[in-house]
Formats: sequence, structure tokens, C-alpha cells
Amino acid sequence: MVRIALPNKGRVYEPILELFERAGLHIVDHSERSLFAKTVDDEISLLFARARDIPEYVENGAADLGITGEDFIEESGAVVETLLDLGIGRADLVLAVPEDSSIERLDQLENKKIATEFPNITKKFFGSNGVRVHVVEVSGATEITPHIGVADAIVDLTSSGTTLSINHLKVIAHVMRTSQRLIANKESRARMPTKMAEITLALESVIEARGKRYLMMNVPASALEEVKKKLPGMSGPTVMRVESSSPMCAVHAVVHEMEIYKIINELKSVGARDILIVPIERIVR
Ligand SMILES: Nc1ncnc2c1ncn2[C@@H]1O[C@H](COP(=O)(O)OP(=O)(O)OP(=O)(O)O)[C@@H](O)[C@H]1O
Ligand SMILES: O=P(O)(O)OC[C@H]1O[C@H](OP(=O)(O)OP(=O)(O)O)[C@H](O)[C@@H]1O
Ligand SMILES: [Mg+2]
Repeated sequence: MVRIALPNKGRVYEPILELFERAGLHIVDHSERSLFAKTVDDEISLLFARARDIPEYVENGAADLGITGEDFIEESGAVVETLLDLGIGRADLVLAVPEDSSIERLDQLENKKIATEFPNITKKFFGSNGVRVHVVEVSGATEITPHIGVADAIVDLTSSGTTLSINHLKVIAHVMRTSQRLIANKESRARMPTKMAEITLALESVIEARGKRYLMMNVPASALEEVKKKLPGMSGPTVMRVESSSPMCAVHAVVHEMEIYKIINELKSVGARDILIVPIERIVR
């Protein structure tokens, strides 16, 4: 049996459940408040925990696999194996000061107070930069602390930048990037390599398909070479013969959604027609 620990709430909760559904690891028996769930695979069960606690649970074997942020993994110092970057919950951990502060450089924070939910990362960051500071640990709403005399600066996560901006804070240094990772207990991985590889592959196939579309079109044989030049394709486009009165081919290719707009126009201009653009669920390499 493989036990996977997932965050029980927060901004990454829904995206992670959606990832499992797409990967075919359908969750059964799960209500919002329940801390355990089964999956369609009898050999895989889920437990729901605080994202911050997950690295430790995976390290000590309470869970064989876990999903949580690189920020919490680094902060915990847990010894685990990282199997996959899920690309969900991307954020930057930054050092910020009030907009009207004269502080612009790290060394100006010598002996000052830094509030954060990440005391270990913060101590390491200032230590490696040779600046001595007093770290004040808080458990949320860190952005308020410089305005109430609790701290001179903060180390906190930002993605859209909205929270920093409405709280009149400016970034003066970048500490680390984070996103959700699939992590494994070392012994569990050694004991169940095949099952772990199977789960990793299932999740990876969803990530791989993200932002990609499947293009299908009919192409007169005379235009085939020009059409092939326009298509990137994973390993070149697939070309099939179409039963038709004039020589005709069906061409299929995987294209990134960012390229679709431009490619469609180019394909049409060289003779492709009946173009279909289809979503891709998963790509298993
Ligand atoms: N602004 C953000 N943008 C993207 N991801 C973020 C952001 N803030 C936090 N995260 C990520 O979301 C994950 C869960 O954090 P979240 O803040 O939802 O939980 P928490 O801090 O444990 O709970 P709560 O904030 O409710 O106390 C973390 O791994 C973190 O990296
Ligand atoms: O750049 P933004 O998009 O504005 O996001 C930044 C905010 O997101 C996180 O807060 P969270 O929602 O986890 O609340 P918390 O402070 O209670 O943990 C983080 O601690 C910031 O406050
Ligand atoms: Mg939070």
C-alpha cells in the first residue's frame, strides 16, 4: 500500500485534487473534512495534512509520498527525495521593506528585525550573506508586521504581488522560488520502485499535456512538404493517406497553445484545410 500525503486546505488544495483526477487517480470516499481517502487504485490511499507538516511526515515514513511546496520542504530540512515539480503554486519568497523605507540593501538590515513564516530559510539566507539579523517568527499575515513595529522587514511569499502592493511594501531581494513538488520517503521508494514510478508517470503525463493541443487537418499531397515545415510536432507530424478523388493526406501534430494562433494562419495559407484543434488529456512519454 502506498500512502500519499496531500495538503488539506489552502490555495493548492483544489489544483492538486484536479491533477489527481486528470491523472486517472480518481479519489473515492472523500468529503472536505475527512483526513483519509481511497483512490480507484486499491494500492493507493491518501491522507490530508497541513502543507507545512508534509515534508516531515514523508521523511519519517508516516506517508510514502507527499505533495507540498519547495518552501516548506526547504524550511523543514527534511531528508526526502524530490520526484517531480508539479508547476502548481508557483511563488517567490522575497525580502521586502516598507515603500518609504531608506533600506535598499541587505547590509542595511544588520541587527534589524525580520518577520517571517520561514525562520530557518531566513536565517540561512542572511547567514550566507554575512548579515546578522533578529528573526521574528509569525504564523501568517506577515505583511502587517513592519507597520506595527514588530519588524523592519519581512521574508514572505508573493506571486501576483497584490498583497505586497496593498500593504505598501517593496521587494529588495529574492530569496528562493517555490512550487509544489512530489516527494518520496527514501526507504519507501527503494521498497516499491515500480509503484512509485507508476504514480510519478501518471502525474507527469498530465503536466506534460498542460498547454498543448492536438491539431488535425487535411492537406492536398502537393502542399504536404510546406505544411510539414510549419509544424513542430513532438517527433514530427503523423501523416496518413485519405481516401479521396484527388491525392490528400491527414496530418496530425501536437502544438503548444501559444503557437496555435500563428500556426493556423500559416497552415491555411499553404493549403491545409478542415483544421481541428483538440484538447489533450495526458501525454505519456
Ligand atoms: N501567493 C502564493 N502563490 C502561489 N503559491 C503560494 C502562495 N502562497 C503560498 N503558496 C503555496 O501554497 C502552499 C500552501 O500554502 P497555504 O498558504 O495555502 O497554506 P498554509 O500557509 O499552510 O495555510 P494558511 O495560509 O491557511 O495558514 C505552499 O506550499 C506555498 O508554497
Ligand atoms: O502576491 P500575492 O498573490 O498577493 O500572494 C501573496 C500572499 O499569499 C500568501 O498568503 P496566504 O494566502 O497563504 O495567507 P497567509 O499569509 O495566511 O498564509 C503569502 O503569505 C502572501 O501573503
Ligand atoms: Mg499561507
